Amino acid sequence: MNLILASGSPRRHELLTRAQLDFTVMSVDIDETPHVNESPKDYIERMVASKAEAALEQLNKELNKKLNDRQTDLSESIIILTADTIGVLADGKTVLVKPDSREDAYRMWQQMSDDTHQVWTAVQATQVLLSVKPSSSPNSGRTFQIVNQQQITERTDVTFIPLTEEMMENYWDSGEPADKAGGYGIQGLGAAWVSRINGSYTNVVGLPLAQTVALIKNITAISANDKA
Ligand SMILES: Cc1cn([C@H]2C[C@H](O)[C@@H](COP(=O)(O)OP(=O)(O)OP(=O)(O)O)O2)c(=O)[nH]c1=O
Repeated sequence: MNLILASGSPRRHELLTRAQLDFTVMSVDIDETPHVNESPKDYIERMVASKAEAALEQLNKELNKKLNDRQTDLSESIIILTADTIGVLADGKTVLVKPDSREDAYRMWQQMSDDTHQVWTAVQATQVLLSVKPSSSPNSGRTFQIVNQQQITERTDVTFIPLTEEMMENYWDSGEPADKAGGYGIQGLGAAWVSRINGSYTNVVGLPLAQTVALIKNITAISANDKA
């Protein structure tokens, strides 16, 4: 099985390594702005699908280059893994992404202080196959095309202790919050703010590991059955 983790998140790389699977990493860049009134579930499902599309586009560019260079080490079948993590306030509606400033982080933390919020991660496994498009079609030649895709969504409830102004100032100054959904890292200094969690810990860090491994196994089994 050829597995690509299409994610720039060092936490996801580290977590997937712990599953003892062979994989390569590709970084994708997409617009992650939530739509107005978009539900948390719709948002993360859209994000993992967009990340997979961006990865497929990048894969096809690399394929073209390899074909031009007459390289023959081409994989026929690849599974692309994409993930997206958000915080959701107790109202079940307000989505918390990465803070874009100190003020934005304070605004989120004030709403999370002394309360329970949710962390949701969606994971998509996308199977792509090297296919030949007929010469009559506009983009004839060999391209990777999606043959199968599956998503899972996991939710964990996280309770914060009451946060003071001083705690927020110190935490922002540590540099840890900026690249994390909800502006904290449970695996880092943010752990000191968490009094309780209910659900998967790895889900909060960005990749629900047991469920992701099951997803990969499932899509791999389907592709093996398709070939039989
Ligand atoms: C809540 C929480 C989030 N996070 C991280 C996980 C994700 O990396 C990040 C949420 O942003 P994402 O957009 O899900 O991921 P990303 O931009 O880091 O990586 P990519 O899109 O390339 O896959 O927040 C933690 O590391 N610890 C935490 O406790």
